[in-house]
This record gives sequence, structure tokens and C-alpha cells, in this order.
Amino acid sequence: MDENTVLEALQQHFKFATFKSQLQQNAVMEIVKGENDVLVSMPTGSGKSLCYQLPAVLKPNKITIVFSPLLALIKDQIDHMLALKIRAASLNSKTLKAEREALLMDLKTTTPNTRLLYITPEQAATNTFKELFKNLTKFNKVAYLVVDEAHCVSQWGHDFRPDYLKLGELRNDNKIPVIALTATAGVEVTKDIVNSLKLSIDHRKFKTSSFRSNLYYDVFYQNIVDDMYKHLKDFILECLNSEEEKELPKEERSCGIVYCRTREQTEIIAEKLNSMGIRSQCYHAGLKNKERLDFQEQWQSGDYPVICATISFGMGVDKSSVRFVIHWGIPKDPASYYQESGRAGRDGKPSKCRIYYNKADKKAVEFHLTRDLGKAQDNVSKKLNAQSAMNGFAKIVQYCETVLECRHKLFSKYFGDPPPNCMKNCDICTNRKVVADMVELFHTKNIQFSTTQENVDFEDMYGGGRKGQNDELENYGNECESDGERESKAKKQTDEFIKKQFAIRKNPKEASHNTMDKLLQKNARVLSAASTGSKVKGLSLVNREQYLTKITDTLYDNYIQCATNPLFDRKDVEDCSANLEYGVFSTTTNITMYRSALAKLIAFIKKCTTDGQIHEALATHEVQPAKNETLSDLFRNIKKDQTIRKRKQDNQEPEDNKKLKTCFVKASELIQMEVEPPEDEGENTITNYFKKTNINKFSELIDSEHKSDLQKHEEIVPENNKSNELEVTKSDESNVSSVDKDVMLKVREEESVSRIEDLERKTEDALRSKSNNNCHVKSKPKVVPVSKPQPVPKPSEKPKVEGQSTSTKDINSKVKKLFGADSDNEQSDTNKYTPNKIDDKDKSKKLNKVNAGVLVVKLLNPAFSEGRFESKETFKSISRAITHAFIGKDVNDIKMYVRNFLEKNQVITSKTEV
Ligand SMILES: Nc1ncnc2c1ncn2[C@@H]1O[C@H](COP(=O)(O)OP(=O)(O)OP(=O)(O)O)[C@@H](O)[C@H]1O
Repeated sequence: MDENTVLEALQQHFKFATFKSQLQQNAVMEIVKGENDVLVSMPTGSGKSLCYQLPAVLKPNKITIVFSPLLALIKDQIDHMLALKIRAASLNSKTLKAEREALLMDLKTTTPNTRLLYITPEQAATNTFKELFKNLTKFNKVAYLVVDEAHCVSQWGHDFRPDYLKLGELRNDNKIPVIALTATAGVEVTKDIVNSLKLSIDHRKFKTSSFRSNLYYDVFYQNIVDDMYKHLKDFILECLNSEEEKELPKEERSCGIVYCRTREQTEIIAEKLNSMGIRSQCYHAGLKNKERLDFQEQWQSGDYPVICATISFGMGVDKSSVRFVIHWGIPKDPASYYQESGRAGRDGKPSKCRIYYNKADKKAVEFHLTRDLGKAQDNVSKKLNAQSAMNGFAKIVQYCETVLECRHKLFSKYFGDPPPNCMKNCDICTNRKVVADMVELFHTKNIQFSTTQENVDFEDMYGGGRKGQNDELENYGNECESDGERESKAKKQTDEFIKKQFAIRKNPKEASHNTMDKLLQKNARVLSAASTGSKVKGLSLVNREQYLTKITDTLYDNYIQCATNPLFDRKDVEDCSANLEYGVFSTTTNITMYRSALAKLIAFIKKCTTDGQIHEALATHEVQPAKNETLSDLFRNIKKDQTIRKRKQDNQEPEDNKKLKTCFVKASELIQMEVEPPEDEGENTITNYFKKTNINKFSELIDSEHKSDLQKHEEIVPENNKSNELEVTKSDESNVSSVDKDVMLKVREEESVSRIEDLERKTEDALRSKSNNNCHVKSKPKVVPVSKPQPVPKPSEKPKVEGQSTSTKDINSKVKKLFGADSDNEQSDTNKYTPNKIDDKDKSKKLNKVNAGVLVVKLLNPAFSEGRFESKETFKSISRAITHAFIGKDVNDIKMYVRNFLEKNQVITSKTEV
């Protein structure tokens, strides 16, 4: 058949003046010949469907059977064909009886009118279809066997469907040409398609580069902006160009998709965008069928320009004016990302694809992948699948967390294409420096807001693990052949990268910490950051930042629990913590002392909290007004001003100040008292140490402790915990993908946190035992340092028998008496939270309001630190709501509820239901 006839058919049946591309034309011409099997591998939106639809129309009296994975997809295709007056039908579980009978009647005739018969692979495996197929082939009525989305045949693909594997059987003893179509076949997947579908050795391949030059790719980081939703809104408005398109019909105006990881997220984001004036609809599998169809229709018709959807949305959606595809969180792997983001710019006009990345999402996906791999251990094929999913995910993590290469190269590598000539079609090729700064800030903030973890290994940030590094090096050769400038740039970068890797191999801990320290210095919160390594041997800035976070968490907890009307915000507490940390840092000379002193400090703050006392550092802390350099500074100042003004108006002295003063004064009074150390206490115990040093500030204690510190530290830290680095041996490393490494890091992180907690616990025990021992009253009252109000006995009380301990309640009541607390206060004090009791001894205890509140805050706090709460206000109101619901309930009930709540809600906003 000549080209003109084919072109005429294109115009007559499909109303297109020309072919969309030369490749489309070539593929159609080859298929029309009907001599060979054909594999068409072209990007989404390039017009693959026409490659089989036009040849099907050109084979009168014959049927083209199309295997397609989804009923929704089939429906769209059939509707489209019928609109063009091309007879198309489907045979599936949803086909109505009359329709089915009519179709079968037509297929039985010698000259059927049906041109295209769409079948799901599941249906293809049924006896009914097999029988039908046998009859059709017997009478030579099948023109082509088309396998759409052919990558589903491969376990390496992102969308493996086992029923696709059976399709190969259909071609057993017939010569019907097989046409396989895919947009996302990498090298491995292509091999699988050829083998599984039994394509002939001389099959023809039509493949374009995966590079979509009209798509601009970039990554943005949720944790580096104050208001991520506002950032999202601004980006969407920029993409939508609403003003310029006012004259266009609604359905032709720009629109976009926001892909979210969870159903809840789709609803939250749609709601947020609506509240900010962008009409948005949500879409996920949890909606009723009708709702889903309605919402999709409202988006297709342009009533709602934005749809916030899970990945269940999109297959078969053919809307050309999609100007942006946003991933709110991390995509699954390169192939999925290519396909999902490829829904933008199908009309060839410039469009944007952005990932709004965050660490919490990454961790959530990792958790599922690791669990899947664990479950698949006994099943080879599932294990292969899980491993391949992990590898794919590692690549996308590397894509988001590094600035190693052009964004489009993620896809060209996956598809085995030559490196694309991106020019300025991604953020890295447009301005690598800006992206590098952003990535740096992202990592810095993650470190600052993570819990204390000594064993952080940042190696994977630079190379995606060994595999990622190898990929880098292998690919480097390909890239430099095409572009001189890029060649030298890439070579330089690779050299630096190799050097860095060698440094890491030689001394992984030092190299990764040094690199991170340099990155951190600009944004460090600790004081005197630059002198860290030179001042305290073995200490890194990363460690200091992590400790600072831990101190801040603990001190903030202390403040929230013990101040009745708090005025300080978390930043104030952080400033105060920075002073405390600096006190320790400036008076220690080696890392062991530093760690030991900080463990004691943290344990001591916790003890203050248990005793219902505000730590002295907060009492004396002077709040510096924020500099108004950022918007959040401005808000902080305005908020504080408002609070102070309101309190003044009410003619009310800030209660927290009252309380702070009270606590401070009374503690100062106590310091004047003298105490004789119990006779049986040795020199080196923490108890003794506190008694002997009659000083106010914790940091001042450190100096006097230096001599015996090492010895004491060894009492507290188990031998095997002295090193803070878990070694990964070379052979271990070579077997570990970047995700495995991340998982290992997580384990290390948890081990490390538990080590520190262990250290704190031991110190707390020591403090507690000091409290008890202090009650071994001698002739005079004891000294209680201001910063550590110690429970002391009533002078009138009878001395106890040596070795007999005093309960915390006894001690507290004694302190109250000494402080002059009245009986009401005593009563209220029994309501105070006593973690030891609740956690360890009295789990079935019903909680009163205060205890419930404290526990809820404690349990929610890690999620708050991870930035999963929309704002501090949300954190507070959610804490309040949960607390109210659980007053009088059991500790375990709260714990279980909060755990489920956090699992269910990755992002928590004011709208999240409690
Ligand atoms: N020759 C042509 N001229 C103009 N438009 C065309 C031509 N061929 C196809 N199109 C249009 O291009 C768009 C994309 O086509 P199609 O849906 O077949 O792409 P695809 O490659 O199958 O994408 P996907 O992988 O997402 O299914 C459709 O709107 C289609 O009508």
C-alpha cells in the first residue's frame, strides 16, 4: 500500500492532516505491510495508538485484537474510536449481554465490521476468549495482535502484570504480526518484551529518544520554605497563565496534576489550594466510582484546573493542555516518574515537572520497600521484584538528593538512550549552583531537625551507594563524547567525586563529617561553630547540631510541662539550649567528656521536668527579639508583642514569669543550706559531685569534673558503645544498595539514639539515687544547687535507716514542704506527670488531664520535629484534642492511638481529624 493511500486514510478517518512525526509515519507504514512483528517504543503523548489504529482501519474485514491493561483505558479508546466512527468493542466482565451477543454475531460473520477488539490480559486467559481466538484465526480473520503498555510483561518494569506473560502463548502456530507498544521500556524491559511476547528475531523497532525537550524538570525541598503550601500555590499560578488564557474555552486552558502519595494528602492539598483560590479536585481509589468519574470529568472539562491525585489517576487520560505535573513527595522509580510526569505537555508546548521532596516521605516508602523485601525472602520472583523496586527507588532518591547530573539523564540512562542535549531544560543545567545551595540547605535542616544520632553516614548523599557510583562512572564516558564543555565539567566533577570517595574509603567517618561540617558551618545554630574540631578533639559540628536538637527537645518539653502560661517559643528555648551546649563545649577538651557532660545535662533537665521544676537556664534566659530578617522572625515578634500586650491589658503579670521567679528564688535560697555528703558515697559518683560543687550553672560543673570524667564515663557507657561508628566492611558495602544503606543507617540511628538514651537513663538513675541518698539525713539540712533542686527531708523528720530508699512521692512532698508549698499545691502536685511511674511501673494507670497532656505531647513531638505538622498551632490543637479524648484512659490506649494517628496522617493540618 502506498504512502498516499495511508495519508488519505489518516485524514479521512482520524482527521489529522499529517503524521505527528516521521517515526510515527515509519511505524505505520511498516505495520501496514504486515510482514514483521513491530516494537514501538515512544514517549507518552507521541501518538503510539495511531500506529496500530490506522493500520487496523486499513484492513477491511479483519479484526485487530488489542490487549490493554485497564478497563478505564479501554473505555477511553473505544469512545474515541466510536467518535471517529470506527467500529471498536470490548469483551469483558462488564460488557452487557445484548452487546456481547451482537459482538459475537459480528465476529462470526465472514466479513466482520468490528475493526478493533479490546481485551484485558486477564480476559485473554479465559477459555471463552481462547475459543473465540481459535475460531478467528482458523478463518484468518485477525489482522494484528497488539500489546499496549507492553512493559507490563516484565518484572523489571514498574507495572508488572503476571497475566501479560501468557500473551506470548497466543502466537504459537499462527503468523499474525504482533505489535508491542510501550513508553517506558528500559534495556532490561525491552529484552523481556521480545522474549515473552515471542517477537520474531527480525522484528522491527521504532524507538525515539525518551528525551522530551518541552518538559522542564526540577526538584524543590519542602523543608526549606516557611510555608510550603504557599510555595506550591505560587508555582501553580505561574504555570497556569490564567490571565493570558481568558479568551480560550475552559477545556483548552492550562491545567495540572498534583500527584500525592496518600489519599489523605490528595484531600489535604486540594483543600489547601481551594482555600488559596485555586479550584482543585481530589482523586483517589477510596472515592466512590461516581465521584471519581465526576471529579475527573470536572478536571477534563476545565471546571477545576487542578487535580490532586494518587497515581491511580492518569492512565489513558489524554488532555493536551497539562502545563504542570507536580509530585508532592517522592515518585516510585524512574519509569513511573517518566510516565506520570510525561502527562505534561502532550501538545508539545513548554510544561513543568516538579518534585516537592521531603525526607519523611522517603522514609515512609523505604519502610514499605524494606518490609516487602523481608516478606519476599522465601519467594525468588517476589524477592527479585522487591529488590528491583528498591533499586529503582534508590535512583529516584539520588535524583532528588544530589546535583550530580542533568535531570533528563535519569530517563536516558534508564531507557538506554544517549545523553540528552538538555540545554536549559532542567534546574541543574540552568543553574547548578542555586540547586546545590538548595540541596545543602535541605540536608542541613534535616540534620538539625533530626534527633540526636551520632552514627550518621552521609556517604550515600554523594553517590547513591556503590551501585549509584558505578553508574555514575560508567555513564561518564558516554556523556563526554557529545559535548566538549560538558566533558570538562563532568570530568572535573567526577574527579572530585572519586577523590571524595577515596577519602571516605580511607576514613569514612572523618571524610563524611568533615564534608558535612563544611556544609553546616554557614547555617549552624551552635555557637562558635567554626572552632568545633580544634577546640574539642574528635567532635564534629554534625554531632554538636544533633546534640543541640536533643537538648532543645528536652528543654522545650520541660518548659511546656512546667510553665503554666508559657511565653517563650521553641526558638527561644533553642537559643537557651545553644548557651547550655556552648557552656559544655567551651569547658571540655575531648569528645568523651563532652558526651558525658551532655548526657548528664539532658538527664538532669528530664529530672527537673519530672519534679515539675523549670530548668534554671530558662529562668535566667533573656529573650532576644528576633531580627526580623525573615517572615517567621516577624511573625514571632508580632505574636510575642500581642501576648505581652494582652497580658498587660488584663493587668496580669505573665504567669510563667511568676512561676519562673518563684522557682528560681526558692532554689537560690536552698543553695545557702549546707549538706553533709552521706558517708558511704565515693568520690566519683554524680551524686557526690553535685553535692561537693556548690554552683549554680551546669556548665560550671564541667570543669571540676574533668579529672574524673573519663573514669565516670566508663562507668556509664558500656564498653561496646564507646565507638560511635558502626563499621561497614568493604565486602558488606559492595553488597549494599543505597536503600539498604539507608535502612542500615536507620538502624544505626536507632541504635545510636538508644545508646544516648541509655546513657541518659543511667545518669537519671544516678540522679534519682542521689535524691534518695540525700534523704539519709544527718544533723543538718542538705545543700541543693539552684539548677538542680534536690528533694530534701524535713529537718524534723526522723533519720531513715541506712539503705532504706525514699519514694519519689515522699521526696516531692518534702521538697514542697521545704519550698513552703501549701496542701493544695501538694494535691495538685500529685497530678504531675511522673514518667517513670507511667512508663515502667504503672502502665494500667488511668491518666488525669496533666499526665495525659504530657504524654501526648511527648508522643507527638518526634513528628513535630520532622515537620509533619502544618504549624505549631496545629501541633498544639491536635495535642489538646487527643488529650481531651483520653483523660481518664489508659496509657497504652494513648500510645496506640497516637501511633495509629501518626501512621494514618503523614501530614497533619488543622483539618486533620482526631
Ligand atoms: N498524526 C497526528 N497528528 C496530530 N495529533 C496526533 C497525531 N497522532 C496522534 N495524535 C494525538 O496525540 C495525542 C497523543 O496520542 P496517544 O494517546 O496515541 O499517545 P501515546 O503515545 O499512546 O501516549 P500514552 O503513552 O500516554 O498512551 C492524542 O491527543 C492524539 O490524538
